[in-house]
Amino acid sequence: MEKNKISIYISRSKENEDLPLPKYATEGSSGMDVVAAEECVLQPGEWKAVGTGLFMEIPSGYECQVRPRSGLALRDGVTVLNAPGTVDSDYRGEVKVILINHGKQPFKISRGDRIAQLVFAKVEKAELHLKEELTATVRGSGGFGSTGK
Ligand SMILES: O=c1ccn([C@H]2C[C@H](O)[C@@H](COP(=O)(O)OP(=O)(O)OP(=O)(O)O)O2)c(=O)[nH]1
Ligand SMILES: [Mg+2]
Repeated sequence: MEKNKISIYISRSKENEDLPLPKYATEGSSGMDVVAAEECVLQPGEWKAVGTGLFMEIPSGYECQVRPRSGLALRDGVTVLNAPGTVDSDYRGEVKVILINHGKQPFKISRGDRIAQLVFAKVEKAELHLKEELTATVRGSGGFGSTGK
């Protein structure tokens, strides 16, 4: 266990023991690249939840964000449909990556391909309090481009 690092317990089934575990590509990487545990082809416009073969035990107060890899997005138009995907700390099912092909060509995913990155992050919990009148601000209800281009 390293200092300044949270411990995440993971498990995987026997048939996926050959796959590399998610890892940081460089020392300064925010996300661990995660690989596909299955093979598939995404036709243009098609999306699919691609299995990673991984199950996680994330400490309470943390989450895992499933984020796209920019290389796939730029080169192939393939991204994470629900980015950033959320893996809750109490989820014990298989972590999946919902990939969509926005490109013009079919996109082949092979087992072991790095398809997304996992970013572990602290989560703040909030408590809601109903209130009749909210404080006034200069912005008020202006939004969605109200300040110009
Ligand atoms: O990219 C993702 C998003 C979600 N999940 C898993 C873990 C997460 O804890 C669970 C539920 O995800 P989310 O809350 O985003 O989906 P939901 O549609 O609200 O489903 P639920 O009603 O199960 O919470 O699905 C993934 O494996 N990958
Ligand atoms: Mg949910």
